[in-house]
Amino acid sequence: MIAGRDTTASTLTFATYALAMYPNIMAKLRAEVMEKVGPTRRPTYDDVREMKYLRAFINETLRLFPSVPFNVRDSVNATTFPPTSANDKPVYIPARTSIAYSVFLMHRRTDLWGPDALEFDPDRFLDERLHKYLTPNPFIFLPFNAGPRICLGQQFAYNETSFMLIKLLQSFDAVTLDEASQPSDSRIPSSWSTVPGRQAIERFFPKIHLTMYAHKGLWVKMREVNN
Ligand code: HEM
Repeated sequence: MIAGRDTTASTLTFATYALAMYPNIMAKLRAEVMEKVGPTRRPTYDDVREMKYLRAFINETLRLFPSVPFNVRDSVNATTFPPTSANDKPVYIPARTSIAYSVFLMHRRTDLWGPDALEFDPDRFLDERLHKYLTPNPFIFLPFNAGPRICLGQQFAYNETSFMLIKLLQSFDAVTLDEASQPSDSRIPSSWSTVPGRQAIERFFPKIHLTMYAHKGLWVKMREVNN
């Protein structure tokens, strides 16, 4: 059930987390939902296709919180990887070798995404940063992998995630983390507050088996809209 269920469930969990963490972004998303779909109508494929900010929000969620954070590929033939900086040498890869790589770390690299790589900002998929970083170097963004074994359900996943988020945003106008309710062994240790990077600001406990998930769930409160 990894392919079609855990990945999408985790992505929706991380998207809900982002709504709680970034109320201004949630307000912007709701405005797009109200403009394109309205307060109650069921969204269509055409609606989803036109909702650029929603797609950018989902991409930003998949960038910072990719539900498949690590992957492995095996070399068929011997090859070399180019050096990563001018002073390095190429890396020799023998034939029939497993090479593990981290999409999670790639998605957070400032040399690939710019100095604000650790910030949650959907606009990076819409403004000049898109043309500066992603368009010329599309393999920096691999939540669904790439090449012949790319995720078969990618479009389904975007539609499913979009549909769920639109219905959620039609029904609720505020999401807050409910840390008091969550199981005590899933609370963020206070020692995290001094660690560099996003670990210091994160309010949920990410864990990994094959996919990444919120340990013991994400605990939130939502305010229902009075339509
Ligand atoms: C946000 C949601 C999803 C994410 C992040 C995701 C991610 C991925 C990734 C990274 C792979 C490549 C694994 C590899 O390297 O071999 C993959 C493969 C696959 N995914 Fe998804 N996936 C998602 C949703 C779905 C859904 C909804 C379906 C089906 C309805 C699906 C079906 C598949 C299948 C069948 C493969 C295997 C493709 C192959 O090996 O040829 N995925 N997915």
